[in-house]
Amino acid sequence: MLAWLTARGTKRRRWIACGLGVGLPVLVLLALVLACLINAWSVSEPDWHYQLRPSGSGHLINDSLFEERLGRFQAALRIPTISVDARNLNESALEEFKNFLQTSFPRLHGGNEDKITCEVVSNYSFLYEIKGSDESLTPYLLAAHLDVVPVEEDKWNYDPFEAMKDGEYIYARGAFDDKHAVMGILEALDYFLFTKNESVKRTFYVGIGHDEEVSGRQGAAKIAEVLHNRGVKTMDFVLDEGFVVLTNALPGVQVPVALVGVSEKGYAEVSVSVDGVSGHSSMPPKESAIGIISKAVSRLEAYPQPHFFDSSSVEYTTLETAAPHSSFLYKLIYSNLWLFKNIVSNQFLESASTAATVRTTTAPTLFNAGYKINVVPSTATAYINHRVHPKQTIEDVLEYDREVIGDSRVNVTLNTDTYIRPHPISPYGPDSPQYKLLARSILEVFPQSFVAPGTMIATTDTKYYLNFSKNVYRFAPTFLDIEDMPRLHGHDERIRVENYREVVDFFFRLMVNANQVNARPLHVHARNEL
Ligand SMILES: CCCCCCCC/C=C\CCCCCCCC(=O)N[C@@H](CC(N)=O)C(=O)O
Ligand SMILES: [Zn+2]
Ligand SMILES: [Zn+2]
Repeated sequence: MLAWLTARGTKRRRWIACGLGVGLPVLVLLALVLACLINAWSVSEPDWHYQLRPSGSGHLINDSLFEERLGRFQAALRIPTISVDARNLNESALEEFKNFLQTSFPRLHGGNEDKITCEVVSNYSFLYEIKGSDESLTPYLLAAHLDVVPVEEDKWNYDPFEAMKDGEYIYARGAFDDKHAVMGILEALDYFLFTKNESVKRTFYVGIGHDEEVSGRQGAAKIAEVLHNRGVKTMDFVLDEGFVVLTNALPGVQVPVALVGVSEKGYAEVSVSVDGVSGHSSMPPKESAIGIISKAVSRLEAYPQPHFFDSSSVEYTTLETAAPHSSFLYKLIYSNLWLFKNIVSNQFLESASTAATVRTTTAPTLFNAGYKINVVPSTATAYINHRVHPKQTIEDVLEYDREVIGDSRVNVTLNTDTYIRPHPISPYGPDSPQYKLLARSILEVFPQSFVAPGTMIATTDTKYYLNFSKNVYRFAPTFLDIEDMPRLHGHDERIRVENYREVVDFFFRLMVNANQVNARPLHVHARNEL
């Protein structure tokens, strides 16, 4: 090599060597940029998504009864079925709600036992069975809950239990979470069975719990028990509340995304406590119990749990699915996640809602310490609510907490009674008839959206139904702009009036479509039919 460089024509060779040294990486870079651009230009909705899109439009339920239905929905919202904690439910409101359902839907509550039966479970929850003619078809379950979280009345601009309609929205506690689903399912069911007189082939169940907001142990858990005792072992699929049709949730995506929760994060209550020395506040120790725990909590917030975003994450598919519906810059990013996944992951960590999908979250929610101003207390306890990412075990999470706190005086203890492990991931690809059935029903009602899988960040009653099916989905047919997120469990909860029409429509279409799966193939059309 040396001889070659020092020989005649060395200058020219040096230029060549230098050219190769600089040129080759530039060429590789150009090829990389070109490949990314080609990926972005050629990205399109996969065929199986296209095929699920409806060829026609218009609501099936577009009858004159909508005002009546809306009136019933408002009446449901006026009953304050508030759950404060498992021992503090509003029983008189629950009783009123029970009577309200029975009188609002008389055909569902007696006299038509050949079509539908209803069992009241734990006094206030409901289990409906709609018997199908074909016993070879596996039944499915639609779930919802009728209780609501408490309100800070003085923070609302509307009476939370008046269900005021301002022309565009109805404002009420429970409008979004989750009475629209309770009423939407029952309206659709009544219409399906008695107005359209559909002949039911596939048996299905509707389970409406009354204590989801405080654990679901009396409602959904007991409904699951009743089903089990009746010999129902398997469901084709289970659908409960969860994600919704979201706008402005994904960076660079203007199109609404109907996010289907195909898994659910785990739930853990962890106490962080210290047992130290008490004493006179005039002679405080260098480190008090309160100081030690404050430092521990502060470190837990400063060093959050690890995050996960790679090709095996559900969120990876969420973004790949979003790529065809994104601005060009984000098409470039989402269609080349192999290259941009770290950038995307960091961007996700910037916002609380997207960060919650990629890591175990750490929320200090309670702090107990002290009882008198001039006494240094010997103990202090903070409570941390973790939502556990499916890629971690609870042992991983606790070990991380202990490591971050780094103080052997601090005890980190899991409440094993309330711990729920992350749910398994339900199928969400082209080979899942159940996911496709759901996606098709969504697209029929929300044709302007696209359907993508996600990991549900809060808990739902589905935890009690996991043994019935591997196809458990968490989705409600409601619209939510990310800016409206604080209204959930917050002030001025609302739903668009027109959205309620879509809610009823969605459940009706789902019932029609589910009645057809395996009984006859879903209509599939070619791209050029659209
Ligand atoms: C890549 C995806 C971006 C994700 C953005 C997140 C947007 C979130 C959208 C909708 C969430 C709607 C959640 C409603 C259901 C809430 C269920 C609930 O409140 N569960 C309680 C149950 C309980 N009290 O134990 C909970 O605390 O989890
Ligand atoms: Zn809910
Ligand atoms: Zn809730």
